Amino acid sequence: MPNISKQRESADADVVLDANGLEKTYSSLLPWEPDVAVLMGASLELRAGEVVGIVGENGSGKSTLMQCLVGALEPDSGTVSRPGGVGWCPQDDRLYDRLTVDETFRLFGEAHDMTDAEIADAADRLTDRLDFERFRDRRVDRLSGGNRRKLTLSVSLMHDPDVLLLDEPYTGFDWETYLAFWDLADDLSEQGTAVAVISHLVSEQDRFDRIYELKDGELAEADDAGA
Ligand SMILES: Nc1ncnc2c1ncn2[C@@H]1O[C@H](COP(=O)(O)OP(=O)(O)OP(=O)(O)O)[C@@H](O)[C@H]1O
Repeated sequence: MPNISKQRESADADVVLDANGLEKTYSSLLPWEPDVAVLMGASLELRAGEVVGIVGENGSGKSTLMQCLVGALEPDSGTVSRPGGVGWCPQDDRLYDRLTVDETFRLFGEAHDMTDAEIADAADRLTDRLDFERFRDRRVDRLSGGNRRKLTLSVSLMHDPDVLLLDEPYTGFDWETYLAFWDLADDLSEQGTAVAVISHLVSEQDRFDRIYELKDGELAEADDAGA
């Protein structure tokens, strides 16, 4: 007979991010505009090695949810536990215009307490993998939108986090880069990294183990993901 409590224990041990009952309302600054209730009890669990999609219409609250998950925004209520290290690729590139690509890797790498050798290795590996090594000396404000996105994605995962939260990661990617992105995500998942991808549009459902839909402030698992 299977040992249910053992199974439960090992499933719990795999959880790298657990969010429960998240609520968030943005208060209106103007008296004639109503408050915006965005999250109304959103819960989700991410386990090691999973590739999970989070979909929802424009304005449904995906970025608000993502910011609560990484800790950039305090929910009004609910809890988020992050037993593992987190990497975050925000929807808007948060880069410094005056730094070059290599300087950006150094800045983020040092913030992650990486050694010089680890930073150099991550920069070599990721610029090669996403095919932007020829821009390593270029300043961020002279990069194309797609290359800025590659850099944002790269610095979000250069420290090998246990869970990677990606907000519309492939906006602006050409088809080759989109495929390179998925190769990378699949490799990370095989190494045990949980990868969550937020998108208003999921065109290839079979790339995901599970898909959550954010609707009316709550998350529900879609039935046919990964089928
Ligand atoms: N700082 C803020 N103050 C007030 N309202 C906000 C704020 N940020 C977001 N909102 C509102 O909250 C709602 C959810 O926004 P959010 O950006 O989380 O949605 P989204 O699903 O990520 O949208 P999109 O797919 O268009 O990126 C929207 O109605 C938005 O206008």
